[in-house]
Amino acid sequence: MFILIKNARILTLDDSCGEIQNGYIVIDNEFISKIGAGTPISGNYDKIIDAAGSLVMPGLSNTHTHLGMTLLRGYADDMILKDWLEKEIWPAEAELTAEDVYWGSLLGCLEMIRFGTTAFCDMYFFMDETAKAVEKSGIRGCLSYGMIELFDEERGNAEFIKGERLVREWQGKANGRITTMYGPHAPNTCSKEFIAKVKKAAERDGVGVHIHVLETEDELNTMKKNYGVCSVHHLDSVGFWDTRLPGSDKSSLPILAAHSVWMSEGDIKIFAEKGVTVSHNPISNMKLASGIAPIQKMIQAGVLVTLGTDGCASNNNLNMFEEMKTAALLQKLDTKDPTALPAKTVVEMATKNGAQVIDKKTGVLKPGNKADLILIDLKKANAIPIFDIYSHLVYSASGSDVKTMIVDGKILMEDYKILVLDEYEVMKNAHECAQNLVKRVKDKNKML
Ligand SMILES: O=c1[nH]cnc2c1ncn2[C@@H]1O[C@H](CO)[C@@H](O)[C@H]1O
Ligand SMILES: [Zn+2]
Repeated sequence: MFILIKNARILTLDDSCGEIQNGYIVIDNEFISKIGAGTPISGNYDKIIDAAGSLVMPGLSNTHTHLGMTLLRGYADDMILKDWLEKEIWPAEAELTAEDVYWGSLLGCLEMIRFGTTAFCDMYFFMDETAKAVEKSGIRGCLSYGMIELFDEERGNAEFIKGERLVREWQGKANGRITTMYGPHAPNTCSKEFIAKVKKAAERDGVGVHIHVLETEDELNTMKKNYGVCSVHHLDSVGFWDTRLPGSDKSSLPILAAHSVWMSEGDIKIFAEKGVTVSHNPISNMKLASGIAPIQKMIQAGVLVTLGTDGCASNNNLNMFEEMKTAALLQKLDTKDPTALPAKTVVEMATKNGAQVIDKKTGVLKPGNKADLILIDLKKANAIPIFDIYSHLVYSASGSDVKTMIVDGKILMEDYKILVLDEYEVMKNAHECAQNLVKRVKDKNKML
């Protein structure tokens, strides 16, 4: 497809170009071939999108999700993380089927398209199903199988094989829209020996690693009690944060640390030195009362910080606009400094920073990059007036202002109409799967 977007206000996120008040973008198959001010010379376009009254910007990147969990939206609220996981979520997940994860993932993809998220990093089970959902929905996904070893070598071996198989079967599929990572669940659910083995496999296969780190104070205390050091230092002792291709620069293989709430100055220094990327999940951290991640300090220390929603059971949606606003407000309140985490920084976290761990050719609109972009409706009451576009995006815009989405040069939603999925079918099947799942869990509980 050869697409022209014209009459657009463009936020490129490219430092050398910035904002274009009235311009155009030419898309040639999956790539952006031209961006400029004014009107382009005519061409043989298959499709012309008139973007008058809209903002064109890179799509958002959600760097920490558990998409199959979308079916558990609102399943167990208002609990502390340990009880929430052990008493409610894990027993429900034990009843999940591949079909559940397929429809849950597709529902998640649908919601992300509606709310402007073009790419995400996921960690879950039945990942073939999530991969199929990504393939079908047209968005970009960096997938990992969540390996929960529980300090049991036999279980660890079986989990490792599943993690490895996902990487081998799906890396680079769907024209490169699907990439993979290894996903050891967390330092308090996987042994350091297991994580060291994962590091080696990631280096061998040339893929990154996605892991939960220091999400709760309970994790910090347990690690200190069991090993005398926190999770970051514990894994540093096996060189985990230094996972990279031999001879290449420190960020050659992304290590994606979700949450990273209970970080000390020393931990932050390790992340900065080793090039670890943080996925900040403020809403999940607030909802589970896990704590407030020291994002301002991490950014000042040079850590690459991205944004994620976490799963739908702890958020309870996949709306990155809510995540952006919450991230900004929470840092200001925590540091008692309203200049902390300004709007532009937050938009960068949700776009170009996230793109660094998913696909470096996305996240910024410029020729040669992939055409992953969204159109935001500015003909809305909440968009008048706009003095600063970053301020609008973080503090006033909402996910439902996203009207059009293009990923990999393909139009997934146009003028609020989803083109790639039968929206009604996805919602109906996901709803049925959720109802049946809850019924199975209830029946099982009765038998116990
Ligand atoms: O916030 C969280 N902290 C820890 N684990 C989580 C969180 N959200 C979801 N999971 C769990 O991580 C596994 C992924 O494969 C799943 O068991 C999921 O329920
Ligand atoms: Zn998580």
